[in-house]
Amino acid sequence: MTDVQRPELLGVSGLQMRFGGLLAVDGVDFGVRRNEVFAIIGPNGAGKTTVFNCVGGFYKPSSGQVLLDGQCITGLPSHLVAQKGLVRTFQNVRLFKQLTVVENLMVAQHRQVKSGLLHGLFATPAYRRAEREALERCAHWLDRMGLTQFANREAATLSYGHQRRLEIARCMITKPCLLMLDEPAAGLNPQEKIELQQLIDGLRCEFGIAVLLIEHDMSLVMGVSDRILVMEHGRPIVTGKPEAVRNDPRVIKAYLGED
Ligand SMILES: Nc1ncnc2c1ncn2[C@@H]1O[C@H](COP(=O)(O)OP(=O)(O)OP(=O)(O)O)[C@@H](O)[C@H]1O
Repeated sequence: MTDVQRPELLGVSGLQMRFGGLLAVDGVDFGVRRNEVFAIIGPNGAGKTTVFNCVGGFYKPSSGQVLLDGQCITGLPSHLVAQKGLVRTFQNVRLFKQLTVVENLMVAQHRQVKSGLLHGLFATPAYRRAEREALERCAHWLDRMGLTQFANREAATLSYGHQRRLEIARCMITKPCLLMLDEPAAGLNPQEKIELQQLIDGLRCEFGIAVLLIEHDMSLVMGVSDRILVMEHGRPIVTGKPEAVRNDPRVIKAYLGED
């Protein structure tokens, strides 16, 4: 299937976000196709995180529309957006730091383990089955992410790279259709960045998910993305394939030229 034939999963049009007198995002349009890795790049303050927050239900956009699989999700709160299969990680890792690794993954599945209070109190067979299945999913994701040896460690005691992997596992265990990663390479060493690129590629191939990525690490962005949107001062300046974006004079001037 060619890129153009691949159906669009996420559609963002005319997105605008105003904070008082500041127009942080102005007229942003883009679409993310199924099974695509789509990156948003741009200098600091370009509006990338604000776009993420509008798409993920953390901000209500001042205007514009966000469609997920053809359904309007504009302004829906983040927990409802997540229920529809759009989940995210954060620039600064957000985990339940005092809980163990496996407990973090169990908490993420609270919607899947919904046998009710009475079932839980009396540990009915239905509840025990649901809990066993949830633990099996934990085991699967711990293994997939190379975290099995840390299963019973407090999340706070993991290295930064492992915390980032746990955050991605916590998203993936909910079976999303679209995974949003906010600067996933921040704080990682060169080897961890290579592994992150392999992980993103692998998740897309194995689970058919789409990935929307904000990232400053150009080597990761260029290596993993199918298409890239470049923003500057809240506005989109170019959307295209990595090689086209890399050589676009407007991008070099706005962003790459800074390095
Ligand atoms: N909650 C907020 N209230 C007021 N202004 C905000 C808020 N969030 C972001 N901004 C402003 O909006 C603009 C865009 O910020 P944003 O964080 O989206 O940029 P960014 O491209 O993600 O930057 P970075 O790469 O540094 O993370 C900035 O001028 C920022 O100060």
